[in-house]
Amino acid sequence: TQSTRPQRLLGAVQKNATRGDPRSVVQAIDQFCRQKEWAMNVGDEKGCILDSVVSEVNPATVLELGTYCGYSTVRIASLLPPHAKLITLEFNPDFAAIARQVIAWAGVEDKVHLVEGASGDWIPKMTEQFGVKTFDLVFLDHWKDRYLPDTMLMEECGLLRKGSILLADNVICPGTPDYLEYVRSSLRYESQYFKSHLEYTKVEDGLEKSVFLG
Ligand SMILES: O=C(NC/C=C/[C@H]1O[C@@H](n2ccc(=O)cc2)[C@H](O)[C@@H]1O)c1cc([N+](=O)[O-])cc(O)c1O
Ligand SMILES: [Mg+2]
Repeated sequence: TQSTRPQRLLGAVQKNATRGDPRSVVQAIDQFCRQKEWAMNVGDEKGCILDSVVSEVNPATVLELGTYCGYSTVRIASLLPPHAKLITLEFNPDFAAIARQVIAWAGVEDKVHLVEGASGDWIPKMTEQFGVKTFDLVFLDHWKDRYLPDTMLMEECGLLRKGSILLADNVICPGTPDYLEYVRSSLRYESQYFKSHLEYTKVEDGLEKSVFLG
């Protein structure tokens, strides 16, 4: 039977990365995606911007929307202070199964809670299920038409506090026009665009960093 791309990506990690070394896992995935098969990871160029935002925020609580194979999960988790928690939501059980193994290979499972299901269902349950009051950082990288409704839902559920940071992937390609319009025009956000390129290509893309003003 045919393997899937996520299965082949996991194989590349297990073949080329060192157990317990998150940077080698990130490097192995980037090499696989550049040399063998493109995959929708945030990638190494936008990944460096992600790293700098995570390091600057130094978050105790992080929400990632869209785990996929766990590439950005590993990048973020490897930069978190001790006792910090990263909750990552994944809708597709096959992707979740691969991501769990990538996260384990990197040795960051203690900082990561991978939850399977839809963001719209889980965001309202964050406090009761995980004891999270607010998120210091949210990384949006799931279905592009969910960025705006889920941001409004996080506001409604009181999951954002004055100073919470939203970092959104793909605001140019594939694009999230309604989300971009919202965070750039709302008086409740201070937004900044970090120009970059679509992972592993020369196509323009970028990350939008938005501070919730409360
Ligand atoms: O489409 C893109 N991303 C959609 C990601 C979706 C991921 O989020 C999960 N999810 C998790 C929770 C949910 O509630 C819903 C989905 C899905 O199961 C999937 O794992 C994309 C596309 C390109 N591209 O060049 O085409 C480049 C990118 O960087 C991208 O991120
Ligand atoms: Mg993306």
